[in-house]
Amino acid sequence: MIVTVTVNPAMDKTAEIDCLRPHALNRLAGVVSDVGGKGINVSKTIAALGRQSVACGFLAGQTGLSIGQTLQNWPGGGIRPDFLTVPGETRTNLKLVEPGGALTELNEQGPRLSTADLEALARKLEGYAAPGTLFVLAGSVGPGVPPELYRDLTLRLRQKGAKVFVDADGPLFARALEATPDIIKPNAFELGQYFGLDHIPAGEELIRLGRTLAGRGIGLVCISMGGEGACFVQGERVWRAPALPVTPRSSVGAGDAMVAAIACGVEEELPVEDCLRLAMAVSAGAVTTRGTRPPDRETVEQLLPQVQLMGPVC
Ligand SMILES: Nc1ncnc2c1ncn2[C@@H]1O[C@H](COP(=O)(O)OP(=O)(O)OP(=O)(O)O)[C@@H](O)[C@H]1O
Ligand SMILES: O=P(O)(O)OC[C@@]1(O)O[C@H](CO)[C@@H](O)[C@@H]1O
Repeated sequence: MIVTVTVNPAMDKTAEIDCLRPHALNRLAGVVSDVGGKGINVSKTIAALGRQSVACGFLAGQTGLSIGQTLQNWPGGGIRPDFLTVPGETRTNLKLVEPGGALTELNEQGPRLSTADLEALARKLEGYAAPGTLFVLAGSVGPGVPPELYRDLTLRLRQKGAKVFVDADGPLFARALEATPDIIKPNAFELGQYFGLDHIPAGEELIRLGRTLAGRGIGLVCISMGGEGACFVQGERVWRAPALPVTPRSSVGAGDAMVAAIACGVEEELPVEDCLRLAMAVSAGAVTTRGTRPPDRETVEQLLPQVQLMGPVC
């Protein structure tokens, strides 16, 4: 069973804009709204791949209600929403896409959560935790939430035999690594930030950093590099894959699509290289859709044979 956790969901509004001008009036076209937040996007993609997940986290106010209903009635089923309701209003995030794909994201903070809310979530998740459960802890956590949240959840859930996949950034990511999650998916920027670099790592440096994390016991380190592709490290083995040549429409959620594909592959116990190929095809497919919509299975099937997975290098 896959359980996605979105502590800070969002209604994503994606708009097209000719050229973003700061400090000026900008007019938007082609606005689409999608239920989102990283864990929810992972659930959406898992459903698109024909599999099931439970989606947990917090929802608030009218926006939260609308997200909950949308997930409940997700076309084809595939998502079982099990959210806690909290006071306030779930955020709305604005994504501005310029021709050629340049992206500006304006993300709200989201509702404030109490210690009691977080404990209620931990207990709910513990109810699902067992060997065979894979938790995906993804995205920011909102104001007032200690950066130790993912670390503490990882420790509690792994104690019950579950696996944990973390996709986060900043202190939340750094603290989560203290609990040695089973799988992580930083992008290259987040990886550089974690290691205190003043630049975005690439090439041999990126591989060395990935190996450092794998050497600490993280089972699979997936490093995404946007249009440059991805690098994967498992133990001593390293794979690289260039991004597939797709026509980008919105890259928002491409990382979540990659997380979803790997989660599905792990749940299905696919050989690791099949998981990585699926990750490349599904994430490229996500780039071709509007907003944070997942790719359909046909698109993924078409992209899969084009994936060039290089490695493993030991
Ligand atoms: N322009 C692109 N063309 C083809 N594939 C892409 C492109 N951008 C992203 N991808 C695919 O999606 C994967 C994840 O992208 P990216 O590194 O941007 O994730 P991310 O930073 O976690 O994004 P997000 O947080 O919006 O989900 C890449 O490794 C690649 O496989
Ligand atoms: O503010 P966070 O939680 O870091 O990211 C939230 C978010 O940008 O991530 C998803 C894309 O990955 C969007 O659906 C959502 O708006």
